[in-house]
Amino acid sequence: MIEIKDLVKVYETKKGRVTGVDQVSLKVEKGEIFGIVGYSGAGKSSLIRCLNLLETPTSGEIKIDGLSLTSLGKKELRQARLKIGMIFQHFHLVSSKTVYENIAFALKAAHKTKSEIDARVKELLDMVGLTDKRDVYPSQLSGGQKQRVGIARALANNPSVLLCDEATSALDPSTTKSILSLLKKINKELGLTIVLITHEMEVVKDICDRMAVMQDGKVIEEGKVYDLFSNPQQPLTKDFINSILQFELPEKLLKERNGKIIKIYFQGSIAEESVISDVFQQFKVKGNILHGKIEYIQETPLGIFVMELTGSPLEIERAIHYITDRTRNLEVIRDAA
Ligand SMILES: Nc1ncnc2c1ncn2[C@@H]1O[C@H](COP(=O)(O)OP(=O)(O)OP(=O)(O)O)[C@@H](O)[C@H]1O
Repeated sequence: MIEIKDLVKVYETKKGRVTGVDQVSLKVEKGEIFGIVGYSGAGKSSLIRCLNLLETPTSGEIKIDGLSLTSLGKKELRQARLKIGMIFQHFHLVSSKTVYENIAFALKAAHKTKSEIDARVKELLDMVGLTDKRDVYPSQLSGGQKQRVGIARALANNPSVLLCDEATSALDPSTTKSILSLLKKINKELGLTIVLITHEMEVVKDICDRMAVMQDGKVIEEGKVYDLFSNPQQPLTKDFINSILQFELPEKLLKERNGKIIKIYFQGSIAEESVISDVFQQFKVKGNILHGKIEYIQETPLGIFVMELTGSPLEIERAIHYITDRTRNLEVIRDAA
């Protein structure tokens, strides 16, 4: 488990003090995949780099599996870091070393013998699907293959935590998918805790269990990915969710409508129920679907529909009450004109 308490990172620059991380407290459970999202400058990199003390926090505490990293001496910290793997957006492979040597490097740092290193590199290459690339140089690999080497190197010393710093941001969508499924696989098979930072909501939607949203160095919202997708509270979280669910309706379309426009979220099994057709049977309202889709967030459906309701104000109110009762999540986007 990772426990971050009141973490602050302030940079002293020529122009003054810049706060990268501002009083962040978070808990990441063992075996969880936790995503941190935010726009550029929100403090994601500062936070993740503080987790393995690549950046020294200005104040606050970081505990991993009960061990307080912020109170360790240099030697103990070096030892503790072996249990925290990290992968990077631009892979950070050594170009003059082969795939084997890049991975072996991490094992040498842990004082493993030659035969232990040979056996472990073989195992790792098998795990990331690169057995046939053992003796090639990074320049001969695709971006996805380079990241696989990065993952193998990060896992070399059997860490309990893997930190991913924009690990798929330099990759195309289909390579991103394959790297994300590899991360999911190792999370399941090894019970590895994964913390990833990204500006891509797609990544969070695909593999994270829980997430936090950062703005100006602070965590402004956190929770289960499904809950944040289906019921975001903060405007910035709504922005991120909208960017992926693409639910901005053209202003012109809204202007042309006279009825009441509502947005309904159908969560989990409700997405498969016939709420809308029940409404039309029970109330004297007409409905016009303006937009609709069902997203699957880690196999759980989330239906989102935007509808225009027309009819008498009383019947519309009754229909809205009914839908709210059944779905628990209805937003009036625009009242009747
Ligand atoms: N080494 C540094 N020296 C001075 N200021 C820094 C340093 N690193 C980050 N900052 C500042 O801290 C704030 C948070 O930056 P950080 O890189 O952590 O954000 P981010 O969300 O990761 O953004 P990006 O995705 O662009 O890296 C920004 O204002 C940034 O300018």
